[in-house]
Amino acid sequence: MKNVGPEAPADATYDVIVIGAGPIGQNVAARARAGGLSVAVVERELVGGECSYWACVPSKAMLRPVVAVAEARRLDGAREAVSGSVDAPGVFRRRDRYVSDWDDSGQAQALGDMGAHLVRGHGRVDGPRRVSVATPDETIVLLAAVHAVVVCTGSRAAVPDMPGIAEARVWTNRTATDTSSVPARLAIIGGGPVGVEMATAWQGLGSAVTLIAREARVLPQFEEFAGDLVGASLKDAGVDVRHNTTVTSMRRPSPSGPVTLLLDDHTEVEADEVLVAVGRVPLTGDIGLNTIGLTPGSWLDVDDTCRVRGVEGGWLYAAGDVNHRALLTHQGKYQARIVGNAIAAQAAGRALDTSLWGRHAASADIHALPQVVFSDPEVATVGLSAEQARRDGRKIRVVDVDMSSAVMGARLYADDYQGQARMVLDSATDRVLGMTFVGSGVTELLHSATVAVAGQVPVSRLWHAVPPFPTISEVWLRLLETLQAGEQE
Ligand SMILES: Cc1cc2nc3c(=O)[nH]c(=O)nc-3n(C[C@H](O)[C@H](O)[C@H](O)COP(=O)(O)OP(=O)(O)OC[C@H]3O[C@@H](n4cnc5c(N)ncnc54)[C@H](O)[C@@H]3O)c2cc1C
Ligand SMILES: NC(=O)c1ccc[n+]([C@@H]2O[C@H](COP(=O)([O-])OP(=O)(O)OC[C@H]3O[C@@H](n4cnc5c(N)ncnc54)[C@H](O)[C@@H]3O)[C@@H](O)[C@H]2O)c1
Repeated sequence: MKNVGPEAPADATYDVIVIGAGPIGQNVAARARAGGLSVAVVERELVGGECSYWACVPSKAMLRPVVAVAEARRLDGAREAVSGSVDAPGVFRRRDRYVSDWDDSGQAQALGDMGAHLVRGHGRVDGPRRVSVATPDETIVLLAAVHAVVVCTGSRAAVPDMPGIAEARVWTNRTATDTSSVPARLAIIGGGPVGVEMATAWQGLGSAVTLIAREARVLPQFEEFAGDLVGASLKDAGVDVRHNTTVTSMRRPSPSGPVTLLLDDHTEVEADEVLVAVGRVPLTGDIGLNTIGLTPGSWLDVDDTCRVRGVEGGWLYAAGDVNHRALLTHQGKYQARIVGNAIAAQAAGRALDTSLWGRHAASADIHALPQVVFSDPEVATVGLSAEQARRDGRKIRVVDVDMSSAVMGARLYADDYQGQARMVLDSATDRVLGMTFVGSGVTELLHSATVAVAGQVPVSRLWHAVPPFPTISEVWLRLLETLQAGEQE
């Protein structure tokens, strides 16, 4: 946990002060340093943040062996080679390797190597352009004399207030990704990406999982067929999926005994552990927002350059989860590049380009947001779903392709391939507004769709983008053919 990097300046004054060294804070620092600015980064826990140690990285390290085994079991000839169950200790060792045993010295060193000054401690805004840092030994004050303070403090798991929850000692994403023993029965509350990915992982590791989803299908924020296919597959894997219900109370009468959950349909679920996966809350409750007239505990409201609205002088920025534009690492890092570039441009006296798709506007947050859920089958989506586009009042055409029958590459990828793709087109411009793929192996397909959406590629040009045979990418051709057949009817 030692500090690395350049010596602190004697007057503690920097061009840019970043609070929070998750992936987003690290990227803001990198862009600001690339722009020639001096940077201090304040981190109270591990450099690398939630993503590196308790979210994206460990969860994907745990999921991959589980999904690889499930995929092998779906291939004639390979199935016979998979005789046993997933080796949970081996999976935990793999995860521990990817999180460097929760040691951040490598990432701290990388900050130092880029010339940023790492300050270990809890950071709080302390009036305009000032940040106080409570270190283990003292409180120090850092000044961003001319330029900016960037809040990148991220989020933590929301834990609902309900009777018995304190005694139940529920798991959050932290426990779900750093535990090295497999509970015999795991109840998961919430059918969003965390609930679905962790149900996939822990069922595969040997737990009997019950997934309690409030809506009619899991992954309710995506196209309906995504939730239908993933929900059916979870059930096939043995997960007990309960829909349209939630937990009203829980009790764990003995600290070493089981937990009983009472559901609002008056049924009960008994489990050995309970994971709460019902969304996130911003880490802004104790970062001094009151000293500049903002509300502690709120998401930070920003413009397209990620500058916080309502702060006199425009010196405060917020990027990543904390601004609630997109709770995804890659998208927060995109915001970080925009923030860092904007601060560096202003420091050099250059004008900002904040027009749509301009260098200093996070336009993709709104128009081309990509996300992958690493379930089995995978869900990969970018831009608008059909429902979102209709809600926006757009006139659209929707093209669907059943990947289980129409795409030779998919059929070769897995026997009895289950998958579907949807393209949402703007009727007026014939440009792609959104794409969703569900199926094995679709995650690596997503960037083709992201390029089409962000690049506003018209359908007439997509015909010239030829997918190799026999790959899953041939789904693009099937989508175009289906569209054309519909036009000729
Ligand atoms: C289980 C799970 C799986 C996920 N999987 C994916 C995925 O596969 N892909 C994806 O794109 N996204 C995924 N996400 C979302 C992703 O983790 C977040 O979007 C990402 O971590 C946000 O990065 P951040 O830098 O904004 O915040 P964080 O990663 O939370 O980092 C914030 C940092 O700020 C520090 N901090 C907070 N307050 C202070 C303070 N006052 N002073 C000093 N330091 C402070 C924290 O200690 C932390 O290090 C997942 C989330 C979860 C929960
Ligand atoms: N692969 C990825 O990209 C990935 C993976 C995991 C998480 N994440 C991100 O992290 C964030 C958090 O994910 P999440 O799944 O915790 O949140 P979420 O908000 O996406 O989903 C939570 C789900 O829980 C439900 N819910 C809320 N309160 C409930 C209650 N009391 N009882 C039952 N259900 C309830 C919600 O209706 C929702 O369906 C998301 O923004 C997500 O995109 C991304």
